[in-house]
This record gives sequence, structure tokens and C-alpha cells, in this order.
Amino acid sequence: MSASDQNGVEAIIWREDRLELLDQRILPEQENYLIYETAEDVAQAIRDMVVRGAPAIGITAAYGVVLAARHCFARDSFMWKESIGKYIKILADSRPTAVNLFWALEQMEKRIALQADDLNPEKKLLEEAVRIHESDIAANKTMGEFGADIIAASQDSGRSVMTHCNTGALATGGLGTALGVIRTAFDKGIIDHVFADETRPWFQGARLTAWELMRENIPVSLNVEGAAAHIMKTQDISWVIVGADRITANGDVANKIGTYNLAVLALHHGVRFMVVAPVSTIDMSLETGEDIPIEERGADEVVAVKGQQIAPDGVEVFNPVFDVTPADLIDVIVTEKGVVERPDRDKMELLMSNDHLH
Ligand SMILES: CSC[C@H]1O[C@H](OP(=O)(O)O)[C@H](O)[C@@H]1O
Repeated sequence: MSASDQNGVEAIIWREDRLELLDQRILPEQENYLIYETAEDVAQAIRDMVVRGAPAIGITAAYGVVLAARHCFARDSFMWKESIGKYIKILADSRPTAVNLFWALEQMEKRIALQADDLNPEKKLLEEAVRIHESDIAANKTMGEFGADIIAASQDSGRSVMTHCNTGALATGGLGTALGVIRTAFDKGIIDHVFADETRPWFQGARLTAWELMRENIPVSLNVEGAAAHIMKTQDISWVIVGADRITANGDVANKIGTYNLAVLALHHGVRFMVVAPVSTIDMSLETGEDIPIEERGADEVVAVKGQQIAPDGVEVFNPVFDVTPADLIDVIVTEKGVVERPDRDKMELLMSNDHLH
């Protein structure tokens, strides 16, 4: 059984007419699903990072709209369309950077517009949420193949890769984006080792990526982020492979804080840099990465680890949780619609047009 088949981790489950989310705040020590039956609670779960990861946030919000529709129709079967907008805004306000959230809500709003004013919309809206979920699963598999083929074709260098944050089953509907490429390349025997950095302050790498890879017996070494340059210098790293939370029209990429660091280090060390993201992560309405809203989170995430304070009381904290990697530091962007080598605006427009070839 391949690594990807062994996976089996589901971050998001719609079961018995309600949403179940694997609480990622307590992994890897505890695997516990929380149950959600209101849009407000779903928005809070996204804000609190019970569920996180750009595609996973979008999928979760889509199911949140289904819960909102149930509530609004039950309260007033003739005015439900007027009242559901409030809940869609609550979901939209949960986190600002991952455009997948807004893309998914827009898909749901388009479906809402097609519903009759006085018929229960829940079944049709659930169909749309499931379509969003299943299309992400399919996109992961396609990107995994595209990305693995690119690594194989560039096999003049090492068989180890580096990744940042968590971009696997816990961040998506299925295989993962960057981690989907890594799983696929490992299954094909193209790579044989992964360096995963811890990814402070939330430790997505230490807590989530290491956990996902070890479950599937994919060799992984956990490292502190400060070791990245030394690892690129001394280990045979062929690619840095990361996900994305928003990609702008010129190919700039917002991703977990620390991604930009890795891109600069990769250039210095002759390591190639791959971004893997479904087209629901691409925001052609923004010209450059300078336009992307960068989420800043609370000081508590920085001054303490699992409740254990590590910094002086009252220290001032700056906690941006995303940064922007300029397109000129990126060797390739891999999407399910195709790949863009050395991204620029013209190439991104071609990708997003219908006539783009893989
Ligand atoms: C599959 S993209 C996941 C993307 O989301 C992460 O951010 P967060 O954990 O704060 O939601 C990180 O930027 C990953 O690359």
C-alpha cells in the first residue's frame, strides 16, 4: 500500500448532518473530533485554528454555509436568503489571508442565488460544499503527479527535500498540496527523505507534518527553522516545496511566515523552490503580494509554548503569521490546471485562462 493510500487522516468530516473537525490544536498528543452545528461556531473554529490550512479553511467554511442555511430557513422559509448574508460575513471575517476562504464562500453564494426563495436549500448547498471538498481531493492528486514529475525531471541533484509548515491532509481535503507532491514523489521512489522545519510559533511542522509523515513511514527529520541554511549547505537538498495561502496575478506568494526566508536561502544555495496550490488559492484581483492582507495573531502564541511562558512578562510581540515570497524567487508554481515555470503575470493569466495546456 502506498504512503498516500495509508494516509487516512481526515481533518474535515460531514457526518449525520453536522460537521466534525479534527482538533489540530492538540495534535499529535490527542486525536479528537469536535462537532459543529452552527456557522458562528465554525467561524470560531477557523479563527482558533481548530482547522487550518488554506484549502481546509475554504472547505470548512462551505460546510458552515450549509449550517447557516439550515438555521435561516428554519427561522423564516421565505426570508432565508436575506438573513444568510450575516453568517457568510461571520465566516469571511474568521481569517484574512487564505483566499480559499473567500473563493469557497463565493461558490456557495453563487449556489444560493440559484435556489428558490421558499424551498429548503440545504440539500443543494450541501451538494456544493461536497463538490468543493471532492474537487480539492482530486486537485491534490493531480498536483501530486505534476510536482513529482518535475522533481523527477530535475533529478540531477539530491533525493532530499525540505518543506515548511503543514500542507498535508490536515491542511486540505485529502493528500495535501506540497505534502501531496512529497507523498507522491516518495511513493514513486523519486525522493527518500524530508526535512520538515518546526514552523514557529504554531509548530505546524513539528506537530502536524512530522506526525503525518511518520504515520506513513516517510523518512522525516524535524529541524529548527534556524537550521535551514546549514541543511541546504550540508545536505543534498534538491527542492524546497511549500504550499500557499494566496497567489497574486504576478505570481507573488503569501504563505506561512518563514517561507520567504527559505526562498532567499534556496536561491543562495542553488536549491530549487516549488509552490504547490490549487487555483482556488490564486487571486487575480490583486496585482502583487504587497496587496495581500497579512494576518497578525496574538502575543500568546509567541511568549508561551503549550502554556509554558518562555518570554518576560509584558514583552512587546510582533506576530505576523504569513509573509510574501516574490515571484522571482520561485522556480515553479504547481496547480491542478498546470504548472508555471518562473511565474510572471502573463504566465499566470495563461494558467487561469481556459486554453492553458498542462
Ligand atoms: C495547503 S496550504 C496550507 C497553508 O496554510 C498554512 O497556514 P495556517 O496553518 O496558518 O492555516 C500555511 O501557510 C500552509 O502553507
